Formats: sequence, C-alpha cells, structure tokens
Amino acid sequence: MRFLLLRVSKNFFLPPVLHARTMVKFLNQEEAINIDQELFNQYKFDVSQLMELAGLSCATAIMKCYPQEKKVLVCVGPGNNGGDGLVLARHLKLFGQNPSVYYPKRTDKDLYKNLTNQCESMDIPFIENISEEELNQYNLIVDSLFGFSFKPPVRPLFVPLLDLLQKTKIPICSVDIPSGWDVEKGCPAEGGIQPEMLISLTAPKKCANFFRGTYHYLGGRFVPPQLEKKYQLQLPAYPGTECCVKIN
Ligand SMILES: NC(=O)C1=CN([C@@H]2O[C@H](COP(=O)(O)OP(=O)(O)OC[C@H]3O[C@@H](n4cnc5c(N)ncnc54)[C@H](O)[C@@H]3O)[C@@H](O)[C@H]2O)[C@@H](O)CC1
Ligand SMILES: [K+]
Repeated sequence: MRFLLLRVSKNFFLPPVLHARTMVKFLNQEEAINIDQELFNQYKFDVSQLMELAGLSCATAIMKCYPQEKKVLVCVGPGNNGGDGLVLARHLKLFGQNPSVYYPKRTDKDLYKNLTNQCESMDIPFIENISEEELNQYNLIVDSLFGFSFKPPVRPLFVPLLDLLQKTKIPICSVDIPSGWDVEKGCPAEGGIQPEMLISLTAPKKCANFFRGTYHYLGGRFVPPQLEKKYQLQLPAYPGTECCVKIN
C-alpha cells in the first residue's frame, strides 16, 4: 500500500510529459558539432546513413502532425540540414504527400547531386523562384535551410526567403534549428521565423528552449548508447520501433 501511495504521489508531482522535457539535455553548438564528429570519426557512420535516418524521422513526424496536408514546400539549404530536407521530401512523396523543393544554393558534391536526382526522378518539382503569392499555394513549409553549424547573421542570398518565411501565415516545420535563429540564443532580436513545429535531431539544441510552437519532436534515432552516456543526453524513450518521439 505504501508503495502504491508513493507512486501516485510521484506521478502527481512529475507528470510524464514534464518529466521527458526536463530530463533531456539541450546541447550548445560546440557539443552538437562534437557529437556529429564522433559519429563520423569514432563510430564510423557515413553522412548519408545518418541523413537518411534523420530525413525519414522528419517525414514521419510531419505525417503525425499534418496527416491531411497536400502541398508541401521544402526549403533546402547548402549544408547537411539541407540534405535532410532532400531526404524528407522523397519520403513525404512516398507517404502520399505532394512536396516541391526550393533549393536556391546547390552544393557541388555527389551526395547532394544524388539526393537531388532521387527527388527529380520521383517527379518532385524543383522551383526556381519563390514569391509571396507562390508561397501561398502551399499548406505547409518545411525549413531545412540551416542547422547547428549556422553562424548569424544570415548572408544576403537567403535574406528575402527568410523575410517571406517570417511574414507567412502558412505553418512552418523547422528541421533541427529554426533557420536564422542562433543555435543557443534562439530567435534574433530583430525578429525571425516562428515555426509551428520543430524536429530536433540527435538531441535538442539550446535554441529549442525558445520554441513557442505547437509540436516539438525528436528524431534521428541512431545515437549509440555509449555516446548518449558520454554526453549525458538523457534522451526520452522512443516508443517501440518509432523513429521519432514527441517531447512536449
Ligand atoms: N549528428 C548529426 O549530427 C547529424 C546532423 N544532421 C544535420 O546536419 C545539420 C548540420 O549540418 P552542417 O554542419 O552541414 O551545417 P548546416 O546545414 O547547419 O549549415 C551549413 C551551411 O550553411 C551555410 N551557412 C552557415 N551560416 C550561414 C549564414 N549566416 N548565412 C548563410 N549561410 C550560412 C554554410 O556555408 C554551410 O553551407 C544538422 O543541423 C542536422 O540537420 C543530419 O543530417 C544527420 C546527423
Ligand atoms: K532548419
């Protein structure tokens, strides 16, 4: 009986959602970069493996939150965050959605060329320009422009796009970091995008403390237990075989 009471009182003071939120570690930029490097150098993953798992987890989380969406614009940046976007666009298409890609600065590396080719050969349109009017044709925008290597301020090429994303009323789903935000300090003082959904990858970064949207998910279920322990990530338990988990 005493045991039962203790459990009830524990649950009362520490409901599971709050528990998950307070336990998981929010990384600074250096920790995120170091973990990334260890995955490649010590654990011998290659980038396309992790990108595939990250992108699949993002597409899966998006389907959980926006099962009805039809037209999705995936905004793709020049680094690995952009690579995640190309992967998730392909999976969204396989999940029955209608994604298009806006990829203003293409990276001249085989990985990105191959991911682009995979999307194009699945009839995912790549659009050349985006205006406010064109943006309004979409039901959901995915922001995979910049991730944890972003250093503010945003360079001129991306300023018009981020201005559009800041003004739009269409829901935005940001991959890993809301683009334009400081990885640790969050939204810039002069204003920034306000995503409705954030999908943190590997572990949330400190900027996620400033996220005020509706859905926060964690994806990228590939962290070896020893690495999780070393960085005291205290990741929430992924249910069953799920590749993503809601964290608030
Ligand atoms: N563990 C991991 O660590 C994994 C990370 N992945 C993804 O990789 C991301 C990190 O990728 P990267 O390190 O390639 O970097 P990012 O994709 O964060 O950004 C780097 C690119 O953005 C440009 N950039 C940086 N600051 C800019 C600015 N102020 N204005 C305009 N352009 C700017 C850089 O020139 C570079 O091309 C993560 O956020 C995550 O999305 C996943 O692909 C897989 C696994
Ligand atoms: K992003």
